Amino acid sequence: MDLLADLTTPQREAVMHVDGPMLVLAGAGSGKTRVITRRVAYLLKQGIAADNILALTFTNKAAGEMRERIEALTPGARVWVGTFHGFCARLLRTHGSLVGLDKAFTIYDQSDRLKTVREVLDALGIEDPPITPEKIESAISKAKNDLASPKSLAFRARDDKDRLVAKVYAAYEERLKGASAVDFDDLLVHVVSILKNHKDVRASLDARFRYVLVDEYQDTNMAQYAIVRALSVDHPNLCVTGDPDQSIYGWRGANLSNILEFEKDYNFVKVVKLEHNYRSTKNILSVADHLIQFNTNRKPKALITENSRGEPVDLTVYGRESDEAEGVAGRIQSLVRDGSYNYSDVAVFCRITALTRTFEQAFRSARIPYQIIGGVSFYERQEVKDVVSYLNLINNPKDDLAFTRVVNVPPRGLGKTSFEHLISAARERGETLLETARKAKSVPGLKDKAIRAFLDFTQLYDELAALRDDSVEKVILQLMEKSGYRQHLKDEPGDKGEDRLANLEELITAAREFDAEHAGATIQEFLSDITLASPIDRWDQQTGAVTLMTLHAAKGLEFPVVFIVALEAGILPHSRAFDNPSEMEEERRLLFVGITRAKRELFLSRCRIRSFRGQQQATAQSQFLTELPREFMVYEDRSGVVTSERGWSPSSSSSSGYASRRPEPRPNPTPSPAAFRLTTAAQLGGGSFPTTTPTSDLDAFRPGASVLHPEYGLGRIVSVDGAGPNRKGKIAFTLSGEKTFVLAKSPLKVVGKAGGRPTR
Ligand SMILES: Nc1ncnc2c1ncn2[C@@H]1O[C@H](COP(=O)(O)OP(=O)(O)OP(=O)(O)O)[C@@H](O)[C@H]1O
Ligand SMILES: [Mg+2]
Repeated sequence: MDLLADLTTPQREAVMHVDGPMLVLAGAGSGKTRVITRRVAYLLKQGIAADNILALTFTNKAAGEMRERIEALTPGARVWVGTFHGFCARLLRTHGSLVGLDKAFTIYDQSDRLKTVREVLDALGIEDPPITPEKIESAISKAKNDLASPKSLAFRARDDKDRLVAKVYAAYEERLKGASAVDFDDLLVHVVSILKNHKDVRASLDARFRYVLVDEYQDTNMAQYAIVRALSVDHPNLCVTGDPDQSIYGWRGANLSNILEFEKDYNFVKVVKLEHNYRSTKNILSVADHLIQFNTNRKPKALITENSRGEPVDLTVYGRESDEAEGVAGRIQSLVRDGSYNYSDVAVFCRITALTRTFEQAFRSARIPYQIIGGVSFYERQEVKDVVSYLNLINNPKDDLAFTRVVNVPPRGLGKTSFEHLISAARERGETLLETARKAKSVPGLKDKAIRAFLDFTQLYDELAALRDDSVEKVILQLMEKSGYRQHLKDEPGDKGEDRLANLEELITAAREFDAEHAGATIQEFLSDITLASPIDRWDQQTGAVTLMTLHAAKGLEFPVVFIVALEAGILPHSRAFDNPSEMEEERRLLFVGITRAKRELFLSRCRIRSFRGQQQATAQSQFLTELPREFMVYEDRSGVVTSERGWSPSSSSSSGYASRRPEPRPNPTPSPAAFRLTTAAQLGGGSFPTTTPTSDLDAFRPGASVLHPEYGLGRIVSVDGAGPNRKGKIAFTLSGEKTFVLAKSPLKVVGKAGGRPTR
């Protein structure tokens, strides 16, 4: 195949650039990933050894796809393609001893980290920490990504909370060291410190990975930056691609300046700009372009496409969240029924995973096949975690966390007290829990039954550890038998045990596939593979199912049809970002990423009423909706509520600049009788909100009554004060807090009586 035939001139220029640093700065869908893949193949064609090339991507999924494409372009080439974390895990297997790691180190995932933080708090005797363990955990993670040590954190601490984080951080590090474990961030941090402190190692890796390529460079953090930098000193043949408008991992420490300052970091940088988008229709791109221009902190960049104009972007407002989910399901069905698309052409994106549940329900009842990316990942399921913990302990006997997880699984009659005795003896003696368990007889306070249980467990452990060098599949099968875990699940009442066994079957299949692909591979490699797996890795676009995923997970992907749902203030933008302009810009970029995934059709939606913590609440629309250009869109309100909400009014849709709606077979646009209905302004006598309320209507404003405001949404009257035209009301809005109005001059409408619910 001609590697260059279907590339544009600037793309070709980037692919054919061999030596020296290069920055491919380009918009969404302009072929950045295509350039990276082709460039790897091109380098190989130039006679550069596969060994000398390192390609780093953001997910294993992306890495896998790239590997496949490289394999198709240049069969047989085994290039290092992977994520930063995967790359670092592999490096540490060879060089880990330089940072004091055992060969058989364990990688802690998110839940292991949190558990460790909790244990540390416990051990430090902190019962009621002023910040949650989750927040401490993420502060530690942030510190690591910024390459800050516990000491420097303590030094910088400004209040008690900071000091607590620093203290927990230090103890957390001790614990990981004792267990010969690393967390995800350590994978990067350890490699950074090896590259920094061992000049010979750095130089040899720099020479080995002579050609480094990084996709999605805009989302690299400090540690990742340092790694790439250190590998490109003697051989600065570094090619990075990125789009600052798609930087969406700031909350995880990604540093936009890595890409913005690339030209300052390296000499003689070749900069290639790709300005054409090959993915989306003109309408979709115009909407994306308008939106992103609201970000002030950006360099202007045009998005151009030769693609057709396509269908207008659709914006629909629904009543309740279930109406939205059903509406989306209905749309998907008509798109598929038309014969225009398959289910697998369609993706539904939302800001947070919690929102997927409603859509799952709607898809199930509409019999739409779907797959969910995110939520509880497969490897976090209890039974999978149990078996994996056994494997971790077999691989690394110092892994106290794994010991804790499995010593009483299945139940061996060990109580909390016995376990506490074991822990304090182990701490006192400076031993691992497994070592101390072997000497259970000498542990003060243990009853005979507990001693027996610990000794039985260590015997089981030795039997299992003896199998260490067998295939991973065999080890798993044996451990399930010998530990009695399989029987334990079989004995579980109901279907639960069977479901769990089915999950374990899936784990066994994964192990079998791993054994087949990696002859002679160790348990450790399998463990590192599955621990670093992200939910998206298990996703398969070819399964004939609709994909349901978060906006973050959608990065880099593309779909013919995209739905972005729940475009409401507090969801997207996330309420966390409200007070922070730079976070608001990141939220806008997140929507931009979502929009630019769509190739042919884009549907945006929101609902007016959403249940939140069990309560029905009125929503306010996402401010981003007001930033979208109407001439490329069609709008429909299916909620049955008429408001003058910032001009998104259905009655004026044709005259307010919207494109005209295409004729489309659609379900009855009026809400079903079961659908939630607010008392509409129309029912109250007007086609839309009046700007003032007639004095004669003021009686309706009583404390406790529900009111609707065109901008603030639904609220409840807290108190009223005064009389006649000066009468004031204090309203508590569900989403905007308390506000006071001179009632006669306000555009408020009473939608529910005092003491009643705002429903009818
Ligand atoms: N020269 C080209 N001719 C035709 N199609 C192209 C060309 N370049 C890229 N494409 C197609 O355009 C789409 C987008 O390309 P690609 O995914 O590489 O863009 P990207 O810049 O990496 O996008 P993102 O910013 O979303 O990661 C893909 O379907 C790709 O196959
Ligand atoms: Mg890409």
